Amino acid sequence: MNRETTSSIVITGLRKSYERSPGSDAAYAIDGISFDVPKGQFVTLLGPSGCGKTTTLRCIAGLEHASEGRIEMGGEVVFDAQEKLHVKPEDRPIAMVPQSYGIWPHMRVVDNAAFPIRHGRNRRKGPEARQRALEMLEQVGLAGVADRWATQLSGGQQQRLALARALLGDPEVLLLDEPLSNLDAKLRAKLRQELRSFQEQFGVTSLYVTHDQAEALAMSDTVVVMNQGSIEQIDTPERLYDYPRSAFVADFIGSANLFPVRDASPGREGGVFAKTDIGPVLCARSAPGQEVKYHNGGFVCVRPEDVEVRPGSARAVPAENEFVGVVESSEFLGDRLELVVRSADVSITVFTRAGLGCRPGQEVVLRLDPTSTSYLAS
Ligand SMILES: Nc1ncnc2c1ncn2[C@@H]1O[C@H](COP(=O)(O)OP(=O)(O)OP(=O)(O)O)[C@@H](O)[C@H]1O
Repeated sequence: MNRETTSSIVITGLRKSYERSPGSDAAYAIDGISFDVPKGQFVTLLGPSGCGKTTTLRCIAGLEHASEGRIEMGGEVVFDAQEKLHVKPEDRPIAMVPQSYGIWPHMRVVDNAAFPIRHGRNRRKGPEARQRALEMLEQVGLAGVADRWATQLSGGQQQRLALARALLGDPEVLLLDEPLSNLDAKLRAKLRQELRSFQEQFGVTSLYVTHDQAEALAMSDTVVVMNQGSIEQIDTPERLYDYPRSAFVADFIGSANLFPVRDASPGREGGVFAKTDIGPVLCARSAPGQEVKYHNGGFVCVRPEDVEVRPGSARAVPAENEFVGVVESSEFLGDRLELVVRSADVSITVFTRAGLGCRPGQEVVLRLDPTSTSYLAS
C-alpha cells in the first residue's frame, strides 16, 4: 500500500519562511520536512521551543501558507505551493483543539459542544444537534454539567469539552496544540491518559504538539522529533529511547551520558570501537537505518540506568568497557540512587538501586555493557 491510502495526512517537502526584517535572509521556521500521519494513529510533534511545531500544525490547519511543499489529507491535496493550491481552513477535514481550548464563554456547555454540528461542514439543526451533543458529553463524562455556562467548568472539564466539540465535527484528523499546558502537573498526567483513551475509543487520527517529552512518550504511537525546523527522527517512543539517531534526540528524550568521540573504528561483532575521554568504549548499538560513519567525531551514548556500578579500587586495572572512578555526589530519590561519578575528568551520571549506598568519595568501577551502549555519528 502507498503513503496516500494508509495515511490521513501526507506532508511532503514543507518549508515555511518568515521575513526577519526587510533585506535580511529569510529564516526557515520549517525547513523542507516530510512525514505521514497514518490512519487511526496518535502522532506527536515533539521538540524544544521555537523548533517549528506550531508552524507545522498551522500549515496543516490552513492558517499559514507554506512557502514550498505539499499537504494531502484523506487522499485530497489541500495545499500545493507549486500549483498555488490552498484549501481554506474551514474546508479541510480537521478539528483543532488549541492551547486555550477556544471555548465560547457566552454559551452553555451543550451549545459549545453542538456548535460544529450546527455550523460545521455537514450542518444539522434542531433537537438532533442537541441530542448528538448530549450523547458525546455523556461519553466524556460531562452529561451532568451540560446546561452550565462553559465558564463554570474546571480546567480539566474545559479540556474535555474542547475535545468533545472537536470530535463532534467528525474530523478526518484531530490537531491538538499543547492542550494540557495550562493545567497543573497532576491533572496533566491524569488527562493525558484520558485523552489517549478517548482517542482510541473514537479511533480518530490525531496529531499532537508538545515540548514535553514525557507526554510524547506516554501518549504516542509515533513521535516526530523536530529541531531547528528539521526532523531529527521519526519513531515509536520505545525505539526513540533505545535507539536515538543523534546526540540531540538522546539528550532531549530522557537522560543520557554523551561522550565525544575522538576516533571511531570497526569493533568486534559489527560493533564500533570509539576512543573517548573516559577511555576506549566498545559500542554494540548504533543509530537505526544509518550506515555507521567512522570518523573523528560523534558521541558514545549510554543511559544512566544502563551504567553498572560496583565498589572497587580507583587504582584497579579495568577490564574492557570498565572504568574506575570516584563518587562525586549521591542523591537518594526513593526508587533509585542518582550518582555522579568522576572518571578521567569526566562526570558520568548513574541511576542505580537505592540499596547500594554509595557515598561521595567512594571508589567505584563502572561498566558499560556494549549492548546498551550506542555510537552516534552526529
Ligand atoms: N509570525 C511569525 N513571524 C516571524 N517569525 C515567526 C512567526 N511565527 C513563528 N516564527 C518563528 O518561527 C520559528 C518556529 O516557531 P514555532 O512557533 O513554530 O515553534 P514551536 O516549536 O511551536 O515553539 P513553542 O513550543 O515555543 O510554541 C521560531 O523561530 C519563531 O520565532
